[in-house]
Amino acid sequence: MKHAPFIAVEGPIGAGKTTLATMLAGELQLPVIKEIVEENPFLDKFYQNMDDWSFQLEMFFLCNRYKQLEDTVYQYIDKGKPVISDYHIYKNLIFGERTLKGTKREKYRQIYHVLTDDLPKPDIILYIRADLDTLLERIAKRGRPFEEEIAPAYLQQLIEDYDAAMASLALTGPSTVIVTIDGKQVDFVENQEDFTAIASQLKELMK
Ligand SMILES: Nc1ncnc2c1ncn2[C@@H]1O[C@H](COP(=O)(O)OP(=O)(O)O)[C@@H](O)[C@H]1O
Ligand SMILES: Nc1nc2c(ncn2[C@H]2C[C@H](O)[C@@H](COP(=O)(O)O)O2)c(=O)[nH]1
Repeated sequence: MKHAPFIAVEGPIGAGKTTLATMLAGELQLPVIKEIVEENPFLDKFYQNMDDWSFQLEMFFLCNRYKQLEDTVYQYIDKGKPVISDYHIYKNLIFGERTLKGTKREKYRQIYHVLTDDLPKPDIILYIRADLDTLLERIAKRGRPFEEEIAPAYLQQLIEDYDAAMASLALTGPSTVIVTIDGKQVDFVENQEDFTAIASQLKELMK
């Protein structure tokens, strides 16, 4: 890779993005950018009534990620320093397309493109796939009270939306390397060899 890479870990809710990004940052001595979740004022309201709160929530995520990405560009990308993030800003579009309807969806789509089209996109995406039972188990293990409201059907739709989004990113951004990690076969938390294999593959890609 000619320049220092911008790496993103992606996957549906509870797949293990923050866990893997943190482990890899430790192993490869990289700065890590993490999603801010706990201070989000709309998430609990959203899970209680998605139709009422989706626009506020999606805009909040978009503005926060936009600011975080601007800071990441200034601190790392423009200075040629590699960095790993536990999300790709494209996830705003994945969620927005799922939770918004009608004119709000169209307006949100336009705002997303205005804000993000000229910003750098990750060079490497580590995409963690996991099935519904695994996600439900991990969300329960994490124990955030507001996530008890997450409907399995919503999660299943997101699993499918993520697969479609990664296929679309592979087509529209062929220079982005997408490494798919099959959460059924690979367990980077419980199995050290699995983690080492992912870390080694990433080191190779970063050369
Ligand atoms: N491979 C794994 N095996 C077992 N538990 C995991 C694994 N990956 C993540 N977890 C656990 O699942 C929960 C959700 O993981 P997290 O990294 O927060 O997911 P995400 O950032 O994708 O929402 C956490 O409690 C974490 O410790
Ligand atoms: N509607 C949206 N919800 C989002 C978005 N990004 C994250 N989330 C939710 C999902 C989880 O409850 C929580 C943390 O996400 P993780 O994937 O890190 O577990 O926030 C979004 O853009 N829209």
